[in-house]
Amino acid sequence: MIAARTFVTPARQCLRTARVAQSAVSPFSQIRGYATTDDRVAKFKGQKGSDGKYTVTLIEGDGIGPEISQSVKDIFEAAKAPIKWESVDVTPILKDGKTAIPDEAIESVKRNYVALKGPLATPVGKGHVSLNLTLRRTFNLFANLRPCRSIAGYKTPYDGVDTVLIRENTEGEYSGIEHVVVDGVVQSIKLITREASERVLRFAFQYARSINKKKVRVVHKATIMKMSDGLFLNTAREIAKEFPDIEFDAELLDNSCLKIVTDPTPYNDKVLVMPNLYGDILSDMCAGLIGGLGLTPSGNIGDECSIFEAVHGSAPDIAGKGLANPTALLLSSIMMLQHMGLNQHAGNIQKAIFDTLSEGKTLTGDLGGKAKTHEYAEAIMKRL
Ligand SMILES: NC(=O)C1=CN([C@@H]2O[C@H](COP(=O)(O)OP(=O)(O)OC[C@H]3O[C@@H](n4cnc5c(N)ncnc54)[C@H](O)[C@@H]3O)[C@@H](O)[C@H]2O)C=CC1
Ligand SMILES: O=C(O)CCC(=O)C(=O)O
Ligand SMILES: [Mg+2]
Repeated sequence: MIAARTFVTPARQCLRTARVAQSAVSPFSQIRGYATTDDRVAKFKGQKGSDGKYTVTLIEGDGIGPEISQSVKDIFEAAKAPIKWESVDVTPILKDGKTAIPDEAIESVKRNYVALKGPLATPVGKGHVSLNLTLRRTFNLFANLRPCRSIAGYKTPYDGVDTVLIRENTEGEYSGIEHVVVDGVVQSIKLITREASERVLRFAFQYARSINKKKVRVVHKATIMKMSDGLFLNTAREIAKEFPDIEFDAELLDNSCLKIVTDPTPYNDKVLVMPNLYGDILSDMCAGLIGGLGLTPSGNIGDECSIFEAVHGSAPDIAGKGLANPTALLLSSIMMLQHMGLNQHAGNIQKAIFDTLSEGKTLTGDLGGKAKTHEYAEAIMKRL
């Protein structure tokens, strides 16, 4: 069933060959959407301005961020989506000796309850802490929802992928607690709390229920990290009792990786939930199954505010060249509209994106096409 094992040519070449050779296409022409709650929709209804529009904070980001954000803005305008963008600068400031997001940006997200964010680059080794992680911690965005679905018309070596990863988003390996013990010895603390574990696990079960997936699986290494992953896993066992209609089980991370790249389809009936680092890595890996990072959206979900962004980073290797695929950020903006209860607009824009992709005439380079970012965006706009 899976042709991946027979391909020996470079990935892009092989995807192109596969697309031409096989007209039978992947079945999904919709993202695995975001099922919002009535409370959230009511909250956003209260936010509607006298011009009928909702204000959304926009963080354009670094590298390819401004290019792909421009595509979102253009497409939303063409679709007459009732969104007014409030652009904010998140260039970090020092507050009490710590990296912080400027107050104006914080106030904007708090006021609007929602933001769309382009990628933010993090210096390697020295330099400021990750602003992406800082934003997640600042707004307590405890669940990072990363759905990944094969795209109709875009053939990859894997067919019918429909994974949903939920990543604990505020602590774990990314707590940012590191220190030098003595010269040549450093310690990095993986902090796991019952409180943060409970809220992301409860979210995973609720999300599974809302999208009719019957199983939740915890991905862990409690064999090795007996206390930290052990607490996450034991908390999951407790939370599972609140959801008798959802099956619960657990799997070791290394085994999950092997099984997913061998055949991802047995994961289609499950929501996978896991500590921070594992979710970061597995979500890039899953993106690779469906055609790459140019295609996968995500939502950082909190009780008060939420921030939607692509799974990918700032792609410095292609920045400023008009080569970026804006689909991942666009699909994140679709999740954002769904989160706000604006399903009609989400549906219209989503259809135009998926029709453009499945037609296959105007694709960006990462998908084997020749179109520039703006040409691909224009092809979508023509369908609106
Ligand atoms: N949430 C965020 O804002 C994230 C930020 N980053 C930051 O991004 C920077 C670059 O990280 P990398 O490791 O290079 O990862 P990356 O995700 O930026 O790029 C990895 C590869 O995927 C390609 N790619 C990514 N997005 C693409 C798109 N939309 N269209 C076409 N090709 C795309 C890139 O060209 C590159 O070859 C780092 O500073 C990192 O800290 C990384 C991941 C997430
Ligand atoms: O903040 C960063 O530099 C990377 C974050 C990341 O890889 C992610 O959110 O997937
Ligand atoms: Mg990542």
